[in-house]
Amino acid sequence: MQLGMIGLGRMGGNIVRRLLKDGHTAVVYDRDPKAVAALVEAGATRADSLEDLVAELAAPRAAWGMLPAGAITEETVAALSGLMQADDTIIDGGNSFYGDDVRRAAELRPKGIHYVDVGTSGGVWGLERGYCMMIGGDTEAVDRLDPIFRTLAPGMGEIPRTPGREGRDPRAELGYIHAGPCGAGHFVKMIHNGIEYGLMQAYAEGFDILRHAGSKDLPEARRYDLNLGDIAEVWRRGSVVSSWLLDLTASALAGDEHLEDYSGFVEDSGEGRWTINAAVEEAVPATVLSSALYRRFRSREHESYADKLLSAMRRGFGGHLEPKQPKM
Ligand SMILES: NC(=O)c1ccc[n+]([C@@H]2O[C@H](COP(=O)([O-])OP(=O)(O)OC[C@H]3O[C@@H](n4cnc5c(N)ncnc54)[C@H](O)[C@@H]3O)[C@@H](O)[C@H]2O)c1
Ligand SMILES: O=C(O)[C@H](O)[C@@H](O)[C@H](O)[C@H](O)COP(=O)(O)O
Repeated sequence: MQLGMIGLGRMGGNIVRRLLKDGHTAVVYDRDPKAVAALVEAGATRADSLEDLVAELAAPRAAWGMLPAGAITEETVAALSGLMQADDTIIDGGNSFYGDDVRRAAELRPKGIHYVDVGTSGGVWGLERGYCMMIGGDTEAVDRLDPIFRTLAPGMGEIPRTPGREGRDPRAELGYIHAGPCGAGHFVKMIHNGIEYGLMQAYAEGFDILRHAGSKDLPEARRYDLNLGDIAEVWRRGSVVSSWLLDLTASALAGDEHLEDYSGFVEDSGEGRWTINAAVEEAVPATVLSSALYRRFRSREHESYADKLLSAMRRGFGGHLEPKQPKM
């Protein structure tokens, strides 16, 4: 099947490569001509503009944006909506806010242009492992794109089948779902990322406690100089907490247990914030996920105003002074 791809970075570039390997064709555009050239070398057709890309695609067209969420995606969808025709499909595979999908789909509907949102997971490993996809949109458009999704998805692989799923939608076992109407795909991906924050935070805190088990503040008989790399490795094998995030943790620790390459400034793309907003709207307690999000904010402050205020109050009520040389 033919697909237009806009945005050929870490995700879009590899998505195109995986499609080409499976016999699909692609017309590619990126504002960076070097990114376009690399994909043309791999077998894709070049486009020098969005107009060019739309002109190269055969009707009914399918154009997938794999762009930074927010203004760039917004402008691209708006430009495509002026270029595409009834029965064409615009796909947003980036990490967009699901409310934006609902609005865009409604704006495109009078023109007869379909809009499909694809929450795409798998990161830079997707070329090899495949992408887990959470899809929102009308059934006609989603079903038409099925050959694309089937190629991009990981497939059954070696994961054992879940007993009791016989007769259910087989797409979930292959690594993609049609979650519901427009926005549902990104909604599910948003919660996936909220969970990702919580899981990551749990591993990070657990390993931090293990790392401090040798602290001089502990009774000598209960101090342990633990090998974190070995612990991560052994937990990968048969333990209850094994996971891909733990695999990545084990790799990082095998490279450098002291993590000297990192400052610990942890960014967030917005997905965690939207997850908490959704929890508030639904009045669902999301204690772990919100605490993981706030921990990311704290990671960016060297000296926190809130912590200073704590010290000021302690000094006020009890005359407690901060240590001259704080232990960190
Ligand atoms: N990296 C990941 O692990 C990952 C995983 C899942 C989803 N996502 C999401 O996928 C989207 C893309 O992520 P990425 O990691 O590939 O980003 P990236 O920064 O690696 O690539 C973005 C590409 O878009 C191009 N671009 C920017 N503005 C453009 C414009 N106006 N017109 C055409 N091209 C333009 C850039 O030149 C770049 O090649 C984001 O929404 C991201 O949140 C990323
Ligand atoms: O499922 C995935 O492949 C990841 O979740 C992916 O979407 C990406 O790495 C996020 O963009 C990082 O999100 P934060 O910047 O919010 O940590």
